[in-house]
Amino acid sequence: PLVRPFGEVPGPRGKFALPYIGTMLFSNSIGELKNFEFHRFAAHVQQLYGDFVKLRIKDKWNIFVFHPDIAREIFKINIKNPYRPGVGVFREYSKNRKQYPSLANLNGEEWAKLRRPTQELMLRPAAVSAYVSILARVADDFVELYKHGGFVDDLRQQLLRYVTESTGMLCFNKRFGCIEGGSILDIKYLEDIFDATDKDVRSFGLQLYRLFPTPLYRKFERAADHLFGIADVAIVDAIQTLETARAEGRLEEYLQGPHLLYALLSHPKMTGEMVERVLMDLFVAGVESTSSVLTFLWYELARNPEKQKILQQEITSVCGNADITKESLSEMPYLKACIKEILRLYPPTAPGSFVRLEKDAVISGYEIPTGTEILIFTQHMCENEQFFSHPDKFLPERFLRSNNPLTSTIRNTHPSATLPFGFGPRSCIGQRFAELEIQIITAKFFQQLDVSLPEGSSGKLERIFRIFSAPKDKVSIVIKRRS
Ligand code: HEM
Repeated sequence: PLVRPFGEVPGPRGKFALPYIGTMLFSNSIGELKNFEFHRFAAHVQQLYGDFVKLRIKDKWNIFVFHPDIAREIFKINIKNPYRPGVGVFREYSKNRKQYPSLANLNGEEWAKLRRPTQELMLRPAAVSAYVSILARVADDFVELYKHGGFVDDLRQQLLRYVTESTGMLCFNKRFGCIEGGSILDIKYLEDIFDATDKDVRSFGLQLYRLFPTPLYRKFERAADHLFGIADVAIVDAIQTLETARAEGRLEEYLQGPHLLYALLSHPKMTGEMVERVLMDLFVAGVESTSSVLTFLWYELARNPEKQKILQQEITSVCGNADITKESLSEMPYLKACIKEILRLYPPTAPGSFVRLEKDAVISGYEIPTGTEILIFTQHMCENEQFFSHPDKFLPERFLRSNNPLTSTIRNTHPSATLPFGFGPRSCIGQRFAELEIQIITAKFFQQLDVSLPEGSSGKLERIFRIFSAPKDKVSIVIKRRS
């Protein structure tokens, strides 16, 4: 087939394609720069130029992709060391504190050196499913708080406690007491880290903190110092435990349990400072994302009582009032479909995935040169009627493997249109853990309790588009014992 040159890829031309100012002029010309919102801007670009568009951002060429078939072509390109621009404020902090750089800020061999050993432990199903009973105990404590029902004013804040406590068990093998409150691990500092990181990413490279400690940097530094202080203590404790176990000939016992911390510390290719860094990366990356996804999920279950009922019937038929286990979770397809559907209805990363080409490639019939940066707008695909009928509705049935007539009319036919965890070698390292965390608390909670919305609330939630999308306003729910 005919391969067309890069110059022919549709997109703004002339002055609108100049380095640095081109996209700004273009954006002004379509009246989108006021309250600039990237997803609205992108929707405009798609309307004007179609599903495969070329744009200048700063001095680089970017390609915007809006169709899952083109996304599928891109997934097939072998990218060995996927490049990510990283987060400046993290980089500055690691430099000032003379720490090992974070996973998100590393590229090439340096990134692979930290990623490989961690991935072996984080993406192996058996390693993660060993956490089921640990997470089930954390979930029990959370459910206990609501066993008589009640009103939750700010659901995300409450779920953040469960997620922080669970992630604390993953990273530090320690219960911090976040659910009961009064923990030494202050959740406020995690929020400060997300907030500072988000503002930094939005500042389009204006990194004033490299010149002097700006308020944003100071906020980040205070929060990171607090969290690293906690990590330091946990790691010193773990080293001590391992040494004692080794001296007593019980080392194997520790390494067989679901103990990421011990396994990393004993890994021949990891140093203590690498372990500390990667655990902090997991901690910071895992909490914001998972708590927002859970909030969206429970809100939609409250808004769609008939779906909530189907889920509850599934949970009860699989395990009655008994504990949730690895085996029982494997028999809950509706629960998994609800999670997939929530990740479609509220795509966690806007706009979607990012690729920088390591070699020239042919995509969508055009020659695309090395170094081109490609943005795959899965958010737009997930919200597009062309790929999902009734895109604004919460319809978990789309993701069921079933032949019932409803499923076949709304079925998800485009697996590449929803990529909540990214794809390829740099996809989310915490995917399996996140899924397990969400499954366990949801199964445990709805096993015993019903949720509904307070009077007056309805409609799909509005989002703010941070690094991970989050509900724009507080989400409240009413909890009752299951009848
Ligand atoms: C539902 C919750 C979550 C979602 C939707 C999510 C999504 C993502 C996405 C889209 C990426 C970027 C992939 C890319 O750059 O192409 C990512 C990266 C990452 N995620 Fe997650 N994530 C979630 C939970 C977690 C959890 C629980 C952890 C840790 C326990 C975690 C740790 C990380 C780390 C460390 C990276 C960076 C990986 C690297 O650069 O090599 N995430 N995540």
